[in-house]
Amino acid sequence: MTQAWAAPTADGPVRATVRVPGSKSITNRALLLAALADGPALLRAPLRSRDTELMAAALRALGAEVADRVDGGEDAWLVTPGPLRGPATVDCGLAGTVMRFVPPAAALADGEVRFDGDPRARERPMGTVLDALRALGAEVTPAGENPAGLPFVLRGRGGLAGGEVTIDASASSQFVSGLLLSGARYERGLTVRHSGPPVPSQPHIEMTVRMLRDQGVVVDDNTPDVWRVEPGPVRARDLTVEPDLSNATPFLAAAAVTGGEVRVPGWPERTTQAGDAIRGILTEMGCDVELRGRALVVRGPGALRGVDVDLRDVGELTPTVAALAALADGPSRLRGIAHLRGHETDRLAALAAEIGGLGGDAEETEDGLVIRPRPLRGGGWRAYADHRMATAGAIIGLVVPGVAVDDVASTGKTIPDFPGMWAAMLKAKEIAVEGV
Ligand SMILES: O=C(O)C1=C[C@@H](OP(=O)(O)O)[C@@H](O)[C@H](O)C1
Ligand SMILES: C=C(OP(=O)(O)O)C(=O)O
Repeated sequence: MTQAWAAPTADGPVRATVRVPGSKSITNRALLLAALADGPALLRAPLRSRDTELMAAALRALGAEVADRVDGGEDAWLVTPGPLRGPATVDCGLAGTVMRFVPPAAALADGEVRFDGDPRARERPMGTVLDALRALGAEVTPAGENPAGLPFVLRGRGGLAGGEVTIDASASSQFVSGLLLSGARYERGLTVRHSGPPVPSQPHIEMTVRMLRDQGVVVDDNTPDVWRVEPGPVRARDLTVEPDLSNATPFLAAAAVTGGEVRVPGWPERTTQAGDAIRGILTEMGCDVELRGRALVVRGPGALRGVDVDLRDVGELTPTVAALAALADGPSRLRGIAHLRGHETDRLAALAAEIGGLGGDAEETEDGLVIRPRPLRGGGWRAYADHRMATAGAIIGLVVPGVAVDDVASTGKTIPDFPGMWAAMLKAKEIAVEGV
């Protein structure tokens, strides 16, 4: 058992400029599309973290080349597609983007591809993807105890008929994104219909559609809950990855809870990243939020207000918003996020337990959390191998002395050196913190 991380307490208002690493969602889509494309492409400023290294490794295992490059002084990946082939083994880790995006591409490979991941990944919802691939002509066999999830074996025949499939994507938008990303390479293209309760994380599907179109794929998303991808080539395209706006939120929260000021440079004026919604949420909680040039500047108030907010589109932000809510001066209600029970951990149960463990009051509802602020005390904060649970503990630790996060290394899923960046932010007082 590694030692718990003593979350540092801020000795005053946090003032820092924090440069955050690239977007996980953009990096992993771009890597996959590059591997399916008609020529090599350069991916500049990619996120290099566990989730994206796992995606790169998966694509290499399937026959693509993903090589390190420096382009104009900037870190890059050069992706050279090759014929997709097995036998191959894909480790999904705990990455939803790997477990939901790679199998539809592996169905194009010639040969057997085995998929597995972390223990918790075996519990994450996956059956919808496997059933959809079977309906589209792929052979998928369970290889463990779970007939509807990891581990499993996909026997590729070098192509897939494709066509039309109806799925229930209410548990994850990634079911839709994963199928669409590979759909243009299926013989008949792909039509995905959703039938069931609302699909969460819609902006993530919009990101998928935008990135496909940017690579020359024809996508029709005019009918709600129906997406049509025409068969055809995926054009190779160089790309510079935007900073990860969801990963920026713990740093912005540091300004919010300490009455400080944090700037994140490189904030895109327009983006498909769901994390952009943090601007509205922080404003509602009483922060001063301003896009100044290409930097987002957040100034924290004397006291944070509670919020009533539907996070269905931006479930990723829940741990940050819950941490803020636990430190506000009035109650908050976070709604529309029942699907978070299938994330890295059951995030609703985890947040309720950990906030409660510090003396707070966070109650699970059918589709979210009600958080009533109470004075908090120091104590253990379990991360449950969830990067965003760990960063939520760090936020609370800024103003509650003695918070100890049991697995801060879990932040490596999407941030290469979170403890280092956090320490540098606290030391900074105006000095830039560079994410690696
Ligand atoms: O497609 C993506 O890049 C993601 C989609 C969302 O998943 P869900 O729809 O499962 O919430 C989001 O929470 C996840 O962090 C990343
Ligand atoms: C839900 C998340 O990740 P994943 O891509 O593994 O689903 C997340 O990063 O908040």
